[in-house]
Amino acid sequence: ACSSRYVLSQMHPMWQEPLAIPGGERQSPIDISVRKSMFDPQLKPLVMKYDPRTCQQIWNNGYSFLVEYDDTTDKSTLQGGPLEDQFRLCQFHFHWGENNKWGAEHTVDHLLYPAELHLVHWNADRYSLFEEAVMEDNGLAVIGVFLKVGKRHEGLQKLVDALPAVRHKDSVVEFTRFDASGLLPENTQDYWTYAGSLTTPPLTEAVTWIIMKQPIEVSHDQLAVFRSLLFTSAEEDVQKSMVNNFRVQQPLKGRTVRSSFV
Ligand SMILES: NS(=O)(=O)c1ccc(S(=O)(=O)NCc2cccs2)s1
Ligand SMILES: [Zn+2]
Repeated sequence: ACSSRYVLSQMHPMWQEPLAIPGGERQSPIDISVRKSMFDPQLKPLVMKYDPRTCQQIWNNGYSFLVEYDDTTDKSTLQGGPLEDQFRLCQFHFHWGENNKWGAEHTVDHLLYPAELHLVHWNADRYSLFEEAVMEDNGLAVIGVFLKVGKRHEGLQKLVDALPAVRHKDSVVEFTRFDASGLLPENTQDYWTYAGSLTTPPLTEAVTWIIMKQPIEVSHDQLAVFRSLLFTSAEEDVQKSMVNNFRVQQPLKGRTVRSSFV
């Protein structure tokens, strides 16, 4: 599984933005200005091939909950779109708020969504480990999907039912045969893409972001279960609800956001 070693060593207390940000020229998240984005007809269709058999576990890392995949083979991959290489899915996680008014990291013309899904992939054509790729400009590709409150999401429910088992920081539970593509919107061909960074430590500027235009719908009750998770481990005497685990928006610094649609 990816990232676990990273997060344990790199995690800072919630929201304390580290002083020295690597480079600082291409930080994430950002506001996506629809009218300032550039349609790029050369962007190819995105190709996601996720094998549910590579799904392994859910882990509360004290920041979000991660559904981690076996990324030692090319069974769950992402290619196409703005990407030159083939990337392997290593984990997905979410960011959400204390209520349904805010919680996502990216915004679209400053529109706030209540949550955002991130599917994290690393460039397995050029690197042999996630930990290597996380330090390189073209090392990672993260698909962002906005969540809006509406009808119940049947594909999400298996995940929601498993969350009480990882209520506390550092808890892990086996979680298998989960089809991550079930969390993608029907339309995956309309997206924005830009060069950015991880939105938590190590904040490295290694991410090609691919943000889906179409949100997925989840129910109020499903989102409420996210908020029942805790930032704190079972041993700590003060328990803190895991909410508002999103980063503040970062300056665009002259970057162009491209769109795959007119
Ligand atoms: N939000 S994001 O997709 O830009 C990532 C930040 C850090 C990532 S990690 O895979 O290096 N660590 C695991 C995680 C830490 C926090 C949430 S997931 S992924
Ligand atoms: Zn994230």
